[in-house]
Amino acid sequence: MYIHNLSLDNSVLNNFIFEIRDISVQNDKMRFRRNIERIGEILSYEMSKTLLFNSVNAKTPLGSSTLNKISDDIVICSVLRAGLPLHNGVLNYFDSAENAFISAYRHHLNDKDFEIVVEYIASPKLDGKTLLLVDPMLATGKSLALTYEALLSHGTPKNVHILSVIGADAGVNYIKNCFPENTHLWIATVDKKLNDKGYIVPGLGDAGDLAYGTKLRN
Ligand SMILES: O=P(O)(O)OC[C@H]1O[C@H](OP(=O)(O)OP(=O)(O)O)[C@H](O)[C@@H]1O
Ligand SMILES: O=c1cc[nH]c(=O)[nH]1
Ligand SMILES: [Mg+2]
Repeated sequence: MYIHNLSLDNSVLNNFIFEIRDISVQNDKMRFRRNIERIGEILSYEMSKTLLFNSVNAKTPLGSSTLNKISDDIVICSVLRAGLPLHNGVLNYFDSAENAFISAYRHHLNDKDFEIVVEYIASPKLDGKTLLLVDPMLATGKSLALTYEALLSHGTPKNVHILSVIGADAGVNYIKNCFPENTHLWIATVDKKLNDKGYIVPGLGDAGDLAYGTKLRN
């Protein structure tokens, strides 16, 4: 797996990461969703440099210009529900992409232990396409691993790019063995720790709750 940790270089991305983490800003839900969306746009831009391009001719009112346009067939698949604002950001840049949605939630067995339940998939055929798997939080890595496994029932993509916002070292290491070797991970930043409830530390808290409000525990 190729890992691209975008915060290793300073850029405006750092400002958006500050705002989604900091408790003085992150509780403004509209701003939180928009910041996740903006990060999706930045991840998309960086990822787009590795796509396939072919040469096309653009006719301007004054002449013509030969340039390269993306030729990959892109499917954006987000993991419900926290993946939705990130999905919007990615879709802002790949306007003609197909879209897929998959659900994954933590079913709690007791205070500490949980299993991931994947219940809902709405996806086009994936054979030969470039799959962008989109989820802002990569904690234990189990949601991403299980959603990818479930998506394979809809075909085998040519390439997989995972787009995420905050990861934990453990989750990044875990997913390395669950995806094809040529998979790329584009991630805004990676933290060192997970707590005993599987939350990223320092992380940001619960991305789904910050974007959409609290939900009853499953
Ligand atoms: O790497 P993992 O340990 O699997 O955790 C990451 C998952 O947790 C979050 O979803 P959550 O289960 O909170 O659901 P939600 O989007 O409904 O809040 C997040 O969006 C990931 O899907
Ligand atoms: O830290 C975490 C882990 C899982 N899901 C979140 O929203 N945050
Ligand atoms: Mg959540």
